[in-house]
Amino acid sequence: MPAEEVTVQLGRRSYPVRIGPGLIDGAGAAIAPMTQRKRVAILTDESVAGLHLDRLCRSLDGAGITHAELALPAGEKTKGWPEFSRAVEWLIDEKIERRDLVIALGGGVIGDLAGFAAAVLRRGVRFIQIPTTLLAQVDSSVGGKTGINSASGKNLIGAFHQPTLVLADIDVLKTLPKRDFLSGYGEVMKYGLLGDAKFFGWLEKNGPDLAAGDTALRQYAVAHSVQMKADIVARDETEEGDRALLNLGHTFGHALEAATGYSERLLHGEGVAVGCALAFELSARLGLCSQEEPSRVAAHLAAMGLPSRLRDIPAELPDDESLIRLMGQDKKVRDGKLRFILARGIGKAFVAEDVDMGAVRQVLAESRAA
Ligand SMILES: NC(=O)c1ccc[n+]([C@@H]2O[C@H](COP(=O)([O-])OP(=O)(O)OC[C@H]3O[C@@H](n4cnc5c(N)ncnc54)[C@H](O)[C@@H]3O)[C@@H](O)[C@H]2O)c1
Ligand SMILES: O=C(O)C(=O)C[C@@H](O)[C@H](O)[C@H](O)COP(=O)(O)O
Ligand SMILES: [Zn+2]
Repeated sequence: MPAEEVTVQLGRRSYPVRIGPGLIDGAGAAIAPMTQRKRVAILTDESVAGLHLDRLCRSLDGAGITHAELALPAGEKTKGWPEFSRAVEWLIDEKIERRDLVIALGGGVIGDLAGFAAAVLRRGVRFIQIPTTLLAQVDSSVGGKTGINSASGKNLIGAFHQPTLVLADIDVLKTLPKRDFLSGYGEVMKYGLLGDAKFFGWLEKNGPDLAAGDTALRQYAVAHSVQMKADIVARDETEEGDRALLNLGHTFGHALEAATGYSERLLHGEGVAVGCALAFELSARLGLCSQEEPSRVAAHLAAMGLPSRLRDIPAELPDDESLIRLMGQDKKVRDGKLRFILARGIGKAFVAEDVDMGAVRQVLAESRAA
């Protein structure tokens, strides 16, 4: 199966996203023309290092590129100040210069942290994303949102810093645990819900085979998702308008992640899945769409084995007022007021102001009830 390429069109900062099998083996050849000094620093996590780092190092060796590697602990807790400052100090110790390259090899945690480290190191060095989870391939490696979490909320510390190249090697998804694959699927489904009803229908038909490992279906889903994200980012790089659509499900999802301590109790894509279901429930309650739409979303999530209600989260959650307080740190808040991504139907999302918080409370209460 040949690789595909999507370009994120941002003028002088445009970059290609390559999607296909075997791309890590070809990484050295792809990167060599981009470095004068032939020196890179690789940030990864301990699990990914054990599975895929050797292959990347061999490919870089073959292209005459010297490399240093740092593997951070796997998991969302790494995306905070302690591991971030460790990574930046390490890059400084390794004497990574302005014209060198930082490579993020891993999922969204490593991509977000390494991208932010590259953004601030010597006031900005270039970086390459080699995403190894479904979530990172379809979403976090593209678009330049980088950063870390604060105890008060997700991604509250960060910068927009676009990568120079993204290599999404579909083969690496074969080693991804099922739960992490499904978490990434939450973001894949989000694209259908926010702007492409036909793609959502395709997912309803093909989602189970995609999860079972069909490589051709996976490549199609990744390329389609990346193209949708690239189009939105090209229109609105820094989220003044349309880009907020990519936040469908995140006002709820991020609050739930903070409420569960950024832990294994709720992965990011699981929070997005519940958040999308809640956003559709809220849309129906506000009379924006019929009840059939949220029912269809919830049915698909259940068919895929993803959570859709608060009661599906295997953890005690704080009360509704605490969740609403956590939502108050959302980056879409304007003049102290929450904005939500709601929908007039599947594929018809929009940014909503002045949402009735009584309706939000009712939706949260219903989603908790057995
Ligand atoms: N910047 C953005 O636009 C953006 C978009 C979406 C999500 N995010 C962020 O991404 C993060 C979630 O990313 P994630 O789901 O990739 O989590 P992750 O990076 O924690 O990876 C999930 C798990 O999979 C393991 N793993 C990674 N690749 C593997 C592979 N090929 N085989 C086996 N195991 C592998 C990791 O070690 C980890 O344990 C969140 O912090 C979220 O906020 C950012
Ligand atoms: O790229 C975007 O824009 C997104 O909103 C994609 C989201 O899936 C992602 O989780 C993002 O990090 C959330 O952004 P935030 O600004 O709400 O932290
Ligand atoms: Zn997300």
